[in-house]
Amino acid sequence: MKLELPSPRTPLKLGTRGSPLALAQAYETRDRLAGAFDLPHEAFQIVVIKTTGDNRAMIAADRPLKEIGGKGLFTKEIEEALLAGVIDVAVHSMKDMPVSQPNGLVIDCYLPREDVRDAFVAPLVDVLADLPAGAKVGTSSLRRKAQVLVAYPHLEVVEFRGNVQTRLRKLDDGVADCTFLAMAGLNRLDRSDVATAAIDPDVMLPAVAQGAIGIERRADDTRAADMLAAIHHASTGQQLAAERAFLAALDGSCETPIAALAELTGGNLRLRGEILRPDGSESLSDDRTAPIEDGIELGRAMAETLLNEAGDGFFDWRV
Ligand SMILES: NCc1[nH]cc(CCC(=O)O)c1CC(=O)O
Repeated sequence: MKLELPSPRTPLKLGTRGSPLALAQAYETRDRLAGAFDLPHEAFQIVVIKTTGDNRAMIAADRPLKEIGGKGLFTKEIEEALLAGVIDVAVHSMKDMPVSQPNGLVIDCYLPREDVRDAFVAPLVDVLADLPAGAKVGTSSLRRKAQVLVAYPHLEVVEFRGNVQTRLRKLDDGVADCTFLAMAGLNRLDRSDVATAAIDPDVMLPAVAQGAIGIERRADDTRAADMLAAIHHASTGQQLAAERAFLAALDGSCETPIAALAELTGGNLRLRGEILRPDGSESLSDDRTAPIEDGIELGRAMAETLLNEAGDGFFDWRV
């Protein structure tokens, strides 16, 4: 059966949030699709969708994100538009995606993964170890907060949100002495210059799916399925399968400090995983390798081992 390609008169509609990073990701997706099918850019339409997470009033001040809605905060309205046929595909930072999709939607297309590391951003020091007691670390990521406090309990972590530009301004204003940003986001915005250093995953294990873009579609949309298959990056998919299986088995949401990174080495998949107490008083981690095709099982097994080690109440709030 011949694939009916989009055209300027019947464009493929790509849904995205409107932040500069989200738009960069949507443009990258459009460019890859246009290149794969030799189509003009006009055969694609980028549709910006406002999500609860983009609502300034909801997100204002220092209200913790977990109070507002947790995972799905940046995806619910986009998935509704996809189900309603307002858009044909949705471009997502996989780091922000819940581990399963609503009925009728699937994600089976990933773009080649960007740098997975976190960036350390500090105007006055080179490394975290150089910050004096009481220095302020600005982050709203529970994972980064717990990881910092495990290693540097003498530092203070303060709530720090907003897009890259906002956070850099807050650093300038002295709201915090340093912050962390995903290298992937900085690279996609062409702002890697703001990184003081990229942190080795052995020092700070990144979030599940960090640096990966996934493209969601309606399960029964064969045109979207065929088009996305042409740009799918298989090894990124294999990494994410293992990391997301680990997260799913931990029942992870953005309210739990969890980190994981899968890497392919030869025919094998190496998975590193970490869970932390939210107050940063304890961290448990694991590092195992298995054949690539067993990645999902590896993720699940690692989660089970860590949960057994952790015991009840490990993720309970004590802060
Ligand atoms: N939670 C927000 C978010 N979601 C994805 C990225 C960065 C890009 C990526 O990891 O793919 C960021 C910002 C950040 O953590 O600095």
